[in-house]
Amino acid sequence: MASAEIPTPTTPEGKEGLAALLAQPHRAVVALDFDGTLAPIVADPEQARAHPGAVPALARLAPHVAAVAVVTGRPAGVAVRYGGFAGVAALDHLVVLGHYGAERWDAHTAEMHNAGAHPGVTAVRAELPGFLDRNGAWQGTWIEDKGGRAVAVHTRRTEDPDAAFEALRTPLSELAAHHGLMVEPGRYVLELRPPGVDKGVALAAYLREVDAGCVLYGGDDLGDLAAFAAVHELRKEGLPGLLVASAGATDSPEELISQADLVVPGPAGVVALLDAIADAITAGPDRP
Ligand SMILES: O=P(O)(O)OC[C@H]1O[C@H](O[C@H]2O[C@H](CO)[C@@H](O)[C@H](O)[C@H]2O)[C@H](O)[C@@H](O)[C@@H]1O
Repeated sequence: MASAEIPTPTTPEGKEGLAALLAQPHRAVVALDFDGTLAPIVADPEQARAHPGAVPALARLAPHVAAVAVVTGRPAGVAVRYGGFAGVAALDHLVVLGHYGAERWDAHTAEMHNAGAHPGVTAVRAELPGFLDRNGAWQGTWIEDKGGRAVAVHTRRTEDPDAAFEALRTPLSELAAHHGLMVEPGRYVLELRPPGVDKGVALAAYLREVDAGCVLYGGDDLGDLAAFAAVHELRKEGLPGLLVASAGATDSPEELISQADLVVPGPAGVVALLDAIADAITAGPDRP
């Protein structure tokens, strides 16, 4: 079967990042967000699963690169389960940085490290159902209990997800501040979580840990902007990087798309990109 072409990044920095990845794959970190990037967006967050091609594509790449990481707002264990990442031989060194970096799962030890429950989250979990009723949340608004480190309020399943989202933004910000939390906005979701860590902090620390020579980061949502910003900063320090936006047909944030070096059509596009990179790496330097 003929290899697919790698799409050309639209920026000089992105072209440099891709060239570095192909020239020295063994020094590259491939880091990807989960929902909207590896897993198609679905109405019910509990039904989200990795695209069928995601694990095979990551497994093809993993033996040739320094590291593969999933950087997600999900609890790490949920991403591992919904992604089908455990027990895959080629992904035996996969790292999942969950809860925006507050939690970490390492495939080679199957160990989970996290910062434990936050008292503000515990309080908000108890208060939230009544709070939403009192603040006129639209019918269909849904609370995702993410354990002791975050709680998320989804509006995708309301009649008007944008209006329902906007109506809750200020009240939830006030509730979060009252409990020492912050609001992380996303695609029809307002997540209340402790401050102090984000995907940029988590990604930069991980790149340092593995002494990365270059990075590919792919994301789809506002929570990925911090990782994009970290890569922008690292590029100034000389670390080549390629920023990929996974853009769906609707509700993809323009802010993220405008900062990407390459925009691909959702998780299917991410999988095609990973496969094309794996093809190029395995074909070696003599590839046509
Ligand atoms: O960092 P991520 O891996 O992208 O996680 C961010 C949030 O994603 C999830 O919500 C999003 O995906 C849902 C399932 O497709 C969708 O229904 C929802 O509208 C999206 O916002 C997840 O439920 C959150 O907990 C994550 O924080």
